[in-house]
Amino acid sequence: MTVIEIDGLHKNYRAATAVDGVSLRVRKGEIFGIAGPNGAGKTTVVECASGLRRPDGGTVRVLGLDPHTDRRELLQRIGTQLQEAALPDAITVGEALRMYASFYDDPADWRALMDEWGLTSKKRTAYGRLSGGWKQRLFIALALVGNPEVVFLDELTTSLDPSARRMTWGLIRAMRDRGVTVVLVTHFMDEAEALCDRIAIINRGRVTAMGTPSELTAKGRSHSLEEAYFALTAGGAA
Ligand SMILES: Nc1ncnc2c1ncn2[C@@H]1O[C@H](COP(=O)(O)OP(=O)(O)OP(=O)(O)O)[C@@H](O)[C@H]1O
Repeated sequence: MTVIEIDGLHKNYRAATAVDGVSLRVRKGEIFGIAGPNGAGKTTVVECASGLRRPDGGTVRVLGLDPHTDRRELLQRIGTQLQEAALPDAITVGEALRMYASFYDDPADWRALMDEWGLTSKKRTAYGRLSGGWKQRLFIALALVGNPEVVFLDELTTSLDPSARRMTWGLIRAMRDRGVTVVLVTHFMDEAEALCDRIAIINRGRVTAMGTPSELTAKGRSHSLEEAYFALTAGGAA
């Protein structure tokens, strides 16, 4: 079953084209990676799919809904990762989870979620005092507090040390194992290889390749996904 259908998506910022005809399908229950150089248009695609930006052309359907016109309904059914600055430093982990749960018509039990994601020992800790790994753990729990069917994660592990990254990979797999469809924007090919069922490589606003890690490796005539990535993006930033 397809949960995200994007056809011919275009998005311009003033005179500059950020997304230039992206089409892709994400299937229910997969971890779908989006990779590509800085400025390639990855975040813009995710923002159009999650209703944060209005496309200039093309069609986007998420869970059969138009992210722009059906935004209210869609927001009840998707989870998006917060940016670092979205929470005040003084809010505690427990307060943040309780507050975000209140935004949804049918939220998860936030206390159970806190327990499940190992956050109970941090319940009274202020957000500003959490290490990067704990912040990411909280962001994942907050993305799940509305019981979403689809979760969008944009460079979730970029600022993490290697062990916190590995821990976060485990959390992302656990999310998928609960039946949640995950869209993961990443710059790390080891991460894409380890986690993603399929990956779209975007360069200069276009999909240049799409497939499983092994299909992309073969397409790039390479021995690793990282080498294939360089071959398929010609190594250049957009
Ligand atoms: N709000 C904005 N106003 C003007 N230009 C923007 C805006 N947001 C993004 N852009 C431009 O659109 C293009 C695509 O940006 P986008 O953030 O989608 O790329 P990205 O692939 O996610 O990049 P990165 O890997 O660096 O996060 C870039 O050239 C960027 O400078």
